[in-house]
Amino acid sequence: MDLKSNHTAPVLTDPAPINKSRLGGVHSSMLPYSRTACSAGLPGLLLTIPRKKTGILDDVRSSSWLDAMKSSSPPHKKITKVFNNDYALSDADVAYNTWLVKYPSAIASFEQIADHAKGKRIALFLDYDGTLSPIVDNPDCAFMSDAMRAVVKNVAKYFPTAIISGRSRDKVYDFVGLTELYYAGSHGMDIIGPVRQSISGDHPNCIRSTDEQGKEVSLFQPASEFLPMIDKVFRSLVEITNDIIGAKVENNKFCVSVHYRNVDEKNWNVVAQCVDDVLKDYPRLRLTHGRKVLEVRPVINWDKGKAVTFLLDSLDLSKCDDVLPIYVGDDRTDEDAFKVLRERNQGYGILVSSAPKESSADYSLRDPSEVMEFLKSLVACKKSYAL
Ligand SMILES: O=P(O)(O)OC[C@H]1O[C@H](O[C@H]2O[C@H](CO)[C@@H](O)[C@H](O)[C@H]2O)[C@H](O)[C@@H](O)[C@@H]1O
Repeated sequence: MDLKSNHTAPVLTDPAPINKSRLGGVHSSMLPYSRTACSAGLPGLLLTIPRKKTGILDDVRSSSWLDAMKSSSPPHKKITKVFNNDYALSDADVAYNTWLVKYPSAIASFEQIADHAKGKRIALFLDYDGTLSPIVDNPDCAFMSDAMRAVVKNVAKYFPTAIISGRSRDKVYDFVGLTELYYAGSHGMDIIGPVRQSISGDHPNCIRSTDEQGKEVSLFQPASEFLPMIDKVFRSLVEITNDIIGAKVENNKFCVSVHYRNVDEKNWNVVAQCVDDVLKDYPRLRLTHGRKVLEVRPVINWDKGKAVTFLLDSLDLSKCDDVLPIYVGDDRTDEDAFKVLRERNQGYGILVSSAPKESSADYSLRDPSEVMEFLKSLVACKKSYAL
């Protein structure tokens, strides 16, 4: 698809027919398909896609998909200047402050959190992009600051800590570079955790392995059979989006990200159309979206929430009343983890957002710098024996 030439393809000049005929209508890949066709042969991991037009697939493929793409990252904050050096609250500030009533700042509420954590064992789960590192235009340059690295290293001395990311596990490890953490890549579909006998028995895809330091670990890859398919889809997506200026396809091992952050907004529909065109041949893959990114992933019943449960099990922290899991994340995929904590009625979900968003989290933090402050407070509190 050549977007560089001065063509008049209807896809660019008039997005409406595309919305109606392909993305908004019942696309072949949206049609209900048989369980057999979707069966990944993984007991308990089959995800049933609803027959009705609801859920994640429709989220991206319905007529509102473009709106969803537009709203997938918070807008920049506007400050209204009044006169002299006085500033008034903008509408965005007012909306944010109202939202804070429902999702109080985890910093402002720290005493309350610490009170509840007293005598409990905290387990920390941290998302990477937008949580530990600021969102940047080039996904390959989403570096974590040395200051943040030092804080995460310190926090891991006191509490078991895991990174749960949509990135491939190797890539997120390269960014974080701390051996003292547990890592779950590909939205939890690639986990390295501690060895626990019963877990190996419970999960057929969990094997024992050794990490780079020679330490025995358990490796859990519930979507391993999708690897060749994901590779193929990655290559097709690279090819089909090759001429869309700014589009970037990232191989996250068990899932693929198609970034449109740097694509001219008038071409976002073309990006979605390309992804849709490729996916129609893959009924066992589904589409979700994050912050200016479309994410292709296997249809299995596994997500960041399941990864949290898995890691708590692996850490032998699952059936204890004295455990307080805290999950900090900024993205839609983190909502699965917030929901799990809510369902367990245990621990806290903390949403990182500088703009109001509906969430299953309990608290909020504005940005990675506030995440750093919160983590520092946890350590300070632990050191002073207040936790
Ligand atoms: O689960 P996460 O660790 O939050 O990963 C989610 C996606 O994060 C990355 O993309 C996002 O961050 C980029 C760098 O700041 C930004 O350019 C992009 O627009 C964001 O969507 C990562 O590149 C994706 O592969 C992850 O799925």
